[in-house]
Amino acid sequence: MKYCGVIVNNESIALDKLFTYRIPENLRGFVEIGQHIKVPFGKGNKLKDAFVISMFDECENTEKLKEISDICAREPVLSDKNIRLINLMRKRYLCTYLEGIKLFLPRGLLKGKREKIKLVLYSNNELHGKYKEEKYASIYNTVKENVAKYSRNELSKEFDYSLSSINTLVKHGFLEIKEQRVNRVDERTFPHLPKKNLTMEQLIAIEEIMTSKRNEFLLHGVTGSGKTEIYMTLVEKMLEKGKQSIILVPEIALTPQMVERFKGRFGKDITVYHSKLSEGEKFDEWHRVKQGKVKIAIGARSALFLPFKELGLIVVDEEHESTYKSDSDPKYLATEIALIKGNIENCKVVLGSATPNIETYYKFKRNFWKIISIEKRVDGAEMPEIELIDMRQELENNNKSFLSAKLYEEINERLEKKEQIIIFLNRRGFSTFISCRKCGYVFKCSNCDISLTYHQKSGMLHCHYCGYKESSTKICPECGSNYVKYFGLGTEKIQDEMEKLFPKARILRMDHDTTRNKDAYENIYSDFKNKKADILIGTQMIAKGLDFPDVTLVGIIAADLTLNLPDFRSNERTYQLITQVSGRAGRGAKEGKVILQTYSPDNYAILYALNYDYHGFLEEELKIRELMNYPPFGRVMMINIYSENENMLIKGVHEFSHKLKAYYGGKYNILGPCPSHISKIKNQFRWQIMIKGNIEYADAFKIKNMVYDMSKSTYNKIKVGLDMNPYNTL
Ligand SMILES: Nc1ncnc2c1ncn2[C@@H]1O[C@H](COP(=O)(O)OP(=O)(O)OP(=O)(O)O)[C@@H](O)[C@H]1O
Ligand SMILES: [Zn+2]
Ligand SMILES: [Zn+2]
Repeated sequence: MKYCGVIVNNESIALDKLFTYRIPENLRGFVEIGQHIKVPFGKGNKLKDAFVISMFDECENTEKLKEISDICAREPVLSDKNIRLINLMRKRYLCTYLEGIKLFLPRGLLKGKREKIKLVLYSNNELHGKYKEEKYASIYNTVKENVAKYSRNELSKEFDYSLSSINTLVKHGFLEIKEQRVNRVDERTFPHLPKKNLTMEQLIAIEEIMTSKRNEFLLHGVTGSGKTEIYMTLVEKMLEKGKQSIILVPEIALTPQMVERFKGRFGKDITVYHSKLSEGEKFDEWHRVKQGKVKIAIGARSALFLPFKELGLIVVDEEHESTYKSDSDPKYLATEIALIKGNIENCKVVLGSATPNIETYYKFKRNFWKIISIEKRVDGAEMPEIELIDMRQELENNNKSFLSAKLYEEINERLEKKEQIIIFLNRRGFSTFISCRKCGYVFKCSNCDISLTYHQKSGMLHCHYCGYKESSTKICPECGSNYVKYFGLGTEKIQDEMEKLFPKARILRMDHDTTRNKDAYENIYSDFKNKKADILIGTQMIAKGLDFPDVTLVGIIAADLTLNLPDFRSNERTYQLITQVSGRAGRGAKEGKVILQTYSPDNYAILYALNYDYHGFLEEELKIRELMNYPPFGRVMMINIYSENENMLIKGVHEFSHKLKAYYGGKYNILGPCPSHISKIKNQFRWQIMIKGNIEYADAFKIKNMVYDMSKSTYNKIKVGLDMNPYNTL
């Protein structure tokens, strides 16, 4: 082929298109789709990294075309299938090509040693990138036989050699210093875990997945139903076929447990891929996968993009978790990508959860895809009883503590019996909604049925969906009391208080503050697992997936905090959270119990959760979603608009919204503009516009261009961001 279309490594939106280059004679036959190459770009013809996306023999206006300069490595870094997926993402999530490409490549690939670029036919297959090399020493005996090999560190540690004596040894040929490439890979091993005898339900699920012609499965199994054992057997079956598997976990806090189970069962050839890895480690792991040395990947959503060649299985564990939605561009949803990838790569996709995402469940029903239900825990363990405590009543009884009398009593009882306890605090609710502590009344917007947010700056209550405002008050409009308060209670404070209340208890805490350190998750996990603590206090991190057989009591401090976030998913989140946290109790031989403290004991999400009634909740929630035209019945597109200049922003955003409404107001429901829930971040003021309806991709694309044109017309003084199907509307 004589020409190729390339994407240049440049972030600018204006460059989000294919540029055509001529392939010089001496490189013909060597260029391939998906290769990492160098091209001269712009006025100065500076060499830039680029990626080959298409190739062709016919082309118009060829006189002006520049030639590509070099191929960085013969082996393509992107496959055809990757490029197909990137194209789909560009349409679905309104991202640029480059943003899509970067998902598939470790950052280190574009870094590392820059060899002098010259026009050569690379015969080597080595990929460009940030490798790590370390000096090591080979030791020879008097007849020049190699007897041992040491790294520099080992050498000085073992023999206490000084630098000059090392040099002397080198001179006489007893020691040779060479550079060797090393892998920054965590090769830790774990004690072997034998296979379990599978239950009938597990066997049926596996059979169904392996024999079905279809690729997509929703595994709806109650907490503690042994879903992981199903995943492991599926992985094993894939290994037998010579295929690889990706296991996604929603939260880094869950990786130690997953890794322990998988490495314990399958040994090596596993990569653990998540955000806490350094750039170099990521590059090495990616490289290991690329070379076909890895059979199983366990990791965060980014693990979806690892370059496996024969992918057999993708598991998305706890598929309902909002962490599967990316919060930076492309703002993709990993469960969605998993399903699309399953289609492109023809591999099995298993979405597992005790509380499937409403949209996922609806999608499976609508498409007649397979939903596999497991309604019983393994070994006949019972679901723990959930006891609801009305915290308004506690206040009546003059208990001002965050612990109800009942929870206090239950904790003491478990401590005496030497059983373990989990205390869960809903961090996401740690915000600024307003409610009455006497009657539980929550201030809501009359147009949207979404709780109002207190804006400190204006002193007003805002609806950040439609822009409605009212002045704040200290008097409750429902009961007339003056107990109106906004919430705020952190895990640290809870730990302090609990240490005072239960001075003999050993207490651990897992939250953002205690897990800054890379190994912290693992340490806290194994300390609690090995019963080095009695109580584990935590946030969302400990809410799902964790399997501690000796936990018999779970206390939920304020179940309803998520209810009050201005988000149409808040009831769903509450239902899921309660079910998931409750699911941590009674997983072993001993019966479990849950104390659920709330100010909204009548809320339907809470009531359905009390009875583990997923289907009841689903039905009720779908009715509301349909009525309000929220997903899965319509799409939501969020336009976020920011600027340091507030006046300019307000003016710009209103002008833009007028234009938008003139074009699309008849077709879609356009809400706003209004200030974002968090109205200023890092000196940027933030506004938003929400579009609801059956938004067509073609329209979304046009709207995207309108939005970027608007930004361009202000010389980027107004910045914009787009989010299809937003999970975070703050
Ligand atoms: N067939 C089996 N026989 C005995 N024990 C089993 C079997 N399958 C699973 N288990 C054990 O049951 C416990 C719960 O399993 P697992 O953690 O996989 O549940 P889960 O369905 O993923 O729950 P959650 O939704 O809460 O994450 C684990 O300790 C697991 O080792
Ligand atoms: Zn009140
Ligand atoms: Zn509103």
